[in-house]
Amino acid sequence: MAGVAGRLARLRCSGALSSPLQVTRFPALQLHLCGPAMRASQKDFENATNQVKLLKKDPGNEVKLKLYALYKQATEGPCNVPKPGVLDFINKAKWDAWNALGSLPKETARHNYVDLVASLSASSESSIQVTPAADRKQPGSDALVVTSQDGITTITLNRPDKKNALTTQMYHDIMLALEAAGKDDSAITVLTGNGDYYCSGNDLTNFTDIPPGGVEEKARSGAVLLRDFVDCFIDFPKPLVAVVNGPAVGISVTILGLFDIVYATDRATFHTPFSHLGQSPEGCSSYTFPKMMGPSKATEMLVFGKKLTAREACTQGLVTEVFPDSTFQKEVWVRLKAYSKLPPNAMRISKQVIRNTEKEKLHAINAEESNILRERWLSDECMNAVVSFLSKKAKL
Ligand SMILES: CCCC/C=C/CC(=O)SCCNC(=O)CCNC(=O)[C@H](O)C(C)(C)COP(=O)(O)OP(=O)(O)OC[C@H]1O[C@@H](n2cnc3c(N)ncnc32)[C@H](O)[C@@H]1OP(=O)(O)O
Repeated sequence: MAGVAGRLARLRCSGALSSPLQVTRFPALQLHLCGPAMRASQKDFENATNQVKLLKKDPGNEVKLKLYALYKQATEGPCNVPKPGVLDFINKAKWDAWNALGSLPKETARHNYVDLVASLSASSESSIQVTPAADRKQPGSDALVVTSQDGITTITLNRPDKKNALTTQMYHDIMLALEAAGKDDSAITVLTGNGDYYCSGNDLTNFTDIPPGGVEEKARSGAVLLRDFVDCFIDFPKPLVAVVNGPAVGISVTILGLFDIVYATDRATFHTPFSHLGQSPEGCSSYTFPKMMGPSKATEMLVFGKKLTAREACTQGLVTEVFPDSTFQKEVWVRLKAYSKLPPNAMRISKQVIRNTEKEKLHAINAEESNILRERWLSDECMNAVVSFLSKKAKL
């Protein structure tokens, strides 16, 4: 664990790459008053440092770095600490942001910080005041878009620049969206992705947001989140369709075994590189994959990380039907619109007849997989893989 702890210390970020609250956890949080003439703007600055803790929406890494740099400049002046090593990438990103402010006067940095926080607070307020269509509670960030039309509720992963990698916030938002979709008046629910990827799986930067309880607490809460997330798919009461618009990785592949239909473009691939990442299968795939494709094909995917083409995945029973990429969207949506006109209660009851016999077993498997992963996340193998990816040394 010593090696892991050392790497985590480097990975650990007090704001630049983690939750909005952590913006406030930079070391020099206490302000030093600059004298009577500066009191008004100093007060604004103090208010702004408090306001930043209340932001409802994660402002993103770029903005967090700006906030960090302006805070340091405002409180300590120009960057005066040695440049961190290249592998200490998080502290280096923070150092770069601070150093980029050059000799910007403290007072200007303070004003810029106050302005930036004000603009973030305003956009955070306006995003929660929007009245959602069809009484739906909107997700907490733009990374998930939920729409309802023609009897279909569509949940779209919307982080195309990050290949729709799933942040912690997105897991929570997907759970809320599924809960609402399960109760709304649509007949069918669809999960899909925006951009060239369906989903690149768990966002590996989730691992850098270490809570005060340390890595053990992080692994524990991650396992609870994973179990709750997968439980929502096990329990989803009406037909659930994956419209796989591009490559799929990790948890976005494993949970496909819990969907009722999986339509894929011929550009899609299906990749579960758990051993490469020092991890183990989740999403009930340790049960659903061997059941659908036999233990040896499941082992090739889940243990050896074999990437399947859409056609191979269809042959193995993971995908229902593959469509040419050029006509994928059109063909799939025509099909789904026709299905959504079928009597919704009959569809729901038929799904439950098909799925309910396995529910209890699936919940037990999900709990077991989540527990095992909790241990894996604390392993050197896993931590090395995450560090390699985040330091841009490794890709799948
Ligand atoms: C609490 C529940 C936990 C459940 C656990 C689940 C387990 C899993 O899901 S394991 C799978 C984890 N996923 C990965 O390991 C994928 C990592 N990503 C890659 O290997 C590659 O990015 C790619 C093969 C998916 C795509 O490569 P490509 O060259 O086409 O694009 P990139 O330039 O690499 O990506 C663009 C952009 O997106 C960022 N990104 C992509 N995937 C992830 C990810 N999973 N986590 C974090 N960030 C990701 C990538 O870093 C790039 O960002 P920048 O533009 O800022 O460099």
